[in-house]
Amino acid sequence: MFQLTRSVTWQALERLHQTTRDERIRDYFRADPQRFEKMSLRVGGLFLDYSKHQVSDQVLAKLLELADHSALVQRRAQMFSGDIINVTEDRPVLHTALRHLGDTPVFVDGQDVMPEIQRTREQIKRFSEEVRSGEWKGYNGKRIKDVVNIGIGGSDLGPNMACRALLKYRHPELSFHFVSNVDGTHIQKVLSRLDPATTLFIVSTKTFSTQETLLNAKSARRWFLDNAGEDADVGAHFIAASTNRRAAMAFGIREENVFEFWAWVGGRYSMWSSIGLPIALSIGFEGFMELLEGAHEMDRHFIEAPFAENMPVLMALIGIWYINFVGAETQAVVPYDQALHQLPSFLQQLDMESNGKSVDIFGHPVNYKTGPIVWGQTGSNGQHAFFQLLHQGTRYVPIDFIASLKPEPGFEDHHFALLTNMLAQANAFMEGSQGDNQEHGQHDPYSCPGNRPSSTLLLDELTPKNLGALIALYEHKVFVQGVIWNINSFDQWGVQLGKRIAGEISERIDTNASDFDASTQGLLQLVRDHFPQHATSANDKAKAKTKGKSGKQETSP
Ligand SMILES: O=P(O)(O)OC[C@H]1O[C@H](O)[C@H](O)[C@@H](O)[C@@H]1O
Repeated sequence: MFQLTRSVTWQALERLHQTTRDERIRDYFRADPQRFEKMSLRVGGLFLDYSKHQVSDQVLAKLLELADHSALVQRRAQMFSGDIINVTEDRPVLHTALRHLGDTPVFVDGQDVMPEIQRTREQIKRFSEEVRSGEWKGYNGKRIKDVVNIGIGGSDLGPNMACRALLKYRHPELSFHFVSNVDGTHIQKVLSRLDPATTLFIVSTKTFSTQETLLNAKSARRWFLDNAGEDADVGAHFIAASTNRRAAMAFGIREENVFEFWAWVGGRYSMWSSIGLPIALSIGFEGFMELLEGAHEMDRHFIEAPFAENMPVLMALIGIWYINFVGAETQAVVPYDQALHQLPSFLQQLDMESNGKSVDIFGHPVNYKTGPIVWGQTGSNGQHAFFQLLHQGTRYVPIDFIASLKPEPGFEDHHFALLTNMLAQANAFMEGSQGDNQEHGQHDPYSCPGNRPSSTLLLDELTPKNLGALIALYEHKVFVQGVIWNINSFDQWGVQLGKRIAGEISERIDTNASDFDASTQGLLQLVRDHFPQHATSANDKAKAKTKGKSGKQETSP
């Protein structure tokens, strides 16, 4: 059986790490004046500089060989053509079809899915135009002013991140709110500022079975009826984005207001589907289509460009170098753009839920590291928080710097400071510094070791199109790494386990749940005293279940 770590290329990379570990990135630049030109590339409105990495020409060539010898060409073709590559959930993975713009068909099980996608796009177009124009009226004839997206995970992070990133394109009379946490203070805080007559709720949930979202949606409906009157038209204020039409309708949403998508769209890859409805409402349908267009262009680039000039492939390979050979545990993402402040959270789910796996697609445990811990926050804030550790700490953390070039009119000086700070940091991480205090020698507390790697990703401007390309770039980076590691990047059984046990604990709060560990039992005892009413209803449910009446559905997002 093929073992990645026994392959000739893998072992050559291990040896290369031994022989190049003391090399300095700055010396690569001295030795090769063309390094920046050679190790940077443009795709549409995105420019990637990957020259400040501890990656010599030889290392890069070997990494490309790793990609050549992997199943990447085949798996990429399988993904785009709707083959079942999410093997544990027995599903194709076709978020790329959602942004497919040509006339060519995309088949799933022999059926072209493009007409359905097109129909849903039309539905999003009609609806977003009605709301934006004020034609859509609430129960007492007023236009919508506030949109509340209720969803969590992939049904929150994508539209939330994109709406904030594209805030400057927002409809001036609409405000957007995102409620995700099951902590009641989240929804309470949002609702306390709203008028039910002018508020639209989007219940975003692929499965329509996620506890947090259903609780929040029920509380929102209760709030709506309490404030608007029991007879007020719920259907004019609640719509859903879901694959589970029946459950959405049972909640009280009109059939024509359920915006469908499909099982083959993974939650964290769903912002291109109806889950992106808040984006279309905020920036308009044309803007939403530009977002899809940017992603589609990145898809084309990913399919067509040779690996050595392929942005997602290069980013993936450099990541693999650090994770598997240099020993980095984490990857920092630092957007120097306040509008992208939700990007690190979005990428955290995208990367960590996709590649947080330790078993390969054949069910064998892997003997190499997989997905990194992804974290970060905006610059320049991060400079004054965690950069100290990155400069002088004992960890080795590769960084993705991201920024857009075009300044906001009226704030050119701010933008200039922002960009120069970013360039200064990337340079300082690489060059380091010698302290002034000679008596401390090489290890004085004033000196920075440098040789810390980073990529710089520049967007010409933070437009819907460039944002689409940026997100698709990271999606494909994650995919390439998953293929090389031979793991399934599209399931999330760890999350499912947590969901299941949460259900079990709440159902058994009143019983002596003696099969839980002593710690959980002890803590449950403390919780129980505060929730006598839940204990009773959980007990009733448990009894009903033993009578075989509980129809709890096993679904996966
Ligand atoms: O959209 P839903 O079905 O409500 O699922 C919401 C989220 O649930 C879990 O956390 C999954 O791991 C996520 O991938 C998913 O996005």
